[in-house]
Amino acid sequence: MSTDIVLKVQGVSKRFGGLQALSDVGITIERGQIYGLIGPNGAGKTTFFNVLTGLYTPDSGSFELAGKSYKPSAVHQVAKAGIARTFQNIRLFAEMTALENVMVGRHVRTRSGLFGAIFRTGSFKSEEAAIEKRARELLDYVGIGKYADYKSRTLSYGDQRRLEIARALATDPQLIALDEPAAGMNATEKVMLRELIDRIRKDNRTILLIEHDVKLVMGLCNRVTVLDYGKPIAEGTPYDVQKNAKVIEAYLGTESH
Ligand SMILES: Nc1ncnc2c1ncn2[C@@H]1O[C@H](COP(=O)(O)OP(=O)(O)OP(=O)(O)O)[C@@H](O)[C@H]1O
Repeated sequence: MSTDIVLKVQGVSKRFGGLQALSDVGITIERGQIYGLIGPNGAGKTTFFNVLTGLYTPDSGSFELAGKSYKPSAVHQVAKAGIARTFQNIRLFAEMTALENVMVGRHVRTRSGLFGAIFRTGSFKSEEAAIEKRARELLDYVGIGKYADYKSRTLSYGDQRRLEIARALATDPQLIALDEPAAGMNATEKVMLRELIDRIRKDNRTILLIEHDVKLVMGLCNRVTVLDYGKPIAEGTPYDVQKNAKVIEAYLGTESH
């Protein structure tokens, strides 16, 4: 039986002027895994996410999602291909309700799409009811159903992060990429986040996680890649990686960890 590989990325390099932000980075993620991308500040984690999701054009690299090659050249194409992401700095539509934010995510998968949404075509209206129902289910799923009609800016920080996750799930992605989901959360919020990510995985989703909270990464991830100065220095189970001499040196060598 062949393994079900959701994401296979090979040989990604990206240079900003004189800085080699990524050098020959590759990862392979199997369906149902939580895959961690870790490393000290400035290691290239966010750059890798940005390349993967079409925000930055890589200098080199090959990309396969669920067996099909894709070109991460535009954000909406990547979303359509099946990767949904959240951001380190929350990016919600502040003046829209929680429900509307999730519904926007869902429109990636509808037939009438954005055109229909603007001109309120017939097919748009019938789709709309189904989308709203699904969006409400997703808000319940991430635990913020009672805030459906609140403007997203009025939600607590932790709840806004959950909302971002609901919006990502709304696109029915092959892969969900979470960029530091625990950033700025208190201990209780982190426990709840951990439960949520675990639940998403149990529902047979595949997750790529960048996270500074090493405890969260070690507790959740099946496999981990460690980047340092844009290069992969270790790959394996969290248990193996944390014993790796290069990893220990990379972390001890930076003030911030
Ligand atoms: N748009 C850009 N232009 C120029 N340099 C950039 C750009 N984006 C990132 N860099 C540089 O690339 C390197 C990698 O940064 P990146 O943000 O990917 O690291 P990171 O591992 O995500 O760090 P952190 O944990 O602090 O978020 C850094 O030296 C950063 O200054």
